[in-house]
Amino acid sequence: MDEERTAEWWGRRAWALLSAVRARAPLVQCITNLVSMDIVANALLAAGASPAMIHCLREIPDFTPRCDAVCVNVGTLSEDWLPSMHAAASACRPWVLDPAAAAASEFRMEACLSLLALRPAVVRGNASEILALASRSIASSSTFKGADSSHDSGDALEAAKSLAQSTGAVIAVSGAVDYITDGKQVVGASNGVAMMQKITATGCAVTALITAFVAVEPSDALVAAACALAIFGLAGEVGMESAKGPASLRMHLVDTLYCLDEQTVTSRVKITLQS
Ligand SMILES: Nc1ncnc2c1ncn2[C@@H]1O[C@H](COP(=O)(O)OP(=O)(O)O)[C@@H](O)[C@H]1O
Ligand SMILES: Cc1ncsc1CCOP(=O)(O)O
Ligand SMILES: [Mg+2]
Repeated sequence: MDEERTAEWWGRRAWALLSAVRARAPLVQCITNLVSMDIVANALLAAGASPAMIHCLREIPDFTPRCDAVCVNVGTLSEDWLPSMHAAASACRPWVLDPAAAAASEFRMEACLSLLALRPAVVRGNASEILALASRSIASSSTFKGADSSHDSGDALEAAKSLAQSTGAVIAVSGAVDYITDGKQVVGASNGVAMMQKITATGCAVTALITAFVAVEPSDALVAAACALAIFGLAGEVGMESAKGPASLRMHLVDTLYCLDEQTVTSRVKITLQS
């Protein structure tokens, strides 16, 4: 790194990338799960991107090459959708993988591993998902909770580093602290509130936001992913100041993503280089 990456530097980068998303409105194709479609599209719109939930295999040759980036999420995987995911991931656009509930079945694990081989720029999962992917096994935990994590993000840090080294992708593990690594550097983003875990598909939404940030910063996926996670967490923190529970937090989080200003971002983003 040529430049010292202070807390102020990260705050300025996060603001610059959010501003670039707002200015350029990247077109983000989302092949995402049925639970997440609404919050993913609304989070992308609120951040300034253009979401398109298009997953028909026959449309991908025409549509995907015109996108700025692609988000693939296996949360409600079916045999019908997997070829579309492979085709979109192979369309020479920067793309991001969300291995939702990776350890749910052998079929899903195999699907995730086949997608990993198509070189995503970033993989964002919770700790249990990253541990499962790194072990290439569905048997990594006795406390399996499907799409939810049964581990803390720190538990998956070593797994994330080795997965980054073996795949060439930036790996982001979300949780109380989000860890982002390219296998050498590790960055921590500690914005967010625990209540975000009580809203379904916040993980999916932050994966989509990472995709929008990668669309405007394709040459530095580590910085793009860290800034997107911090901005999303900050939207949760500010949203929580007006929320009464998960449903109103969902609304306030989306409103805050739309309203975030330079002063709030540069003073409140919490990203640090861990190693
Ligand atoms: N305990 C926590 N404190 C603060 N933020 C959290 C916490 N747990 C999750 N988050 C945030 O919630 C979002 C979704 O993360 P997570 O719940 O880990 O994903 P998933 O929904 O895929 O399990 C991320 O932005 C993450 O930073
Ligand atoms: C509940 C559920 N079931 C299958 S996908 C899904 C949504 C998971 O979303 P997230 O990983 O963001 O919590
Ligand atoms: Mg998830």
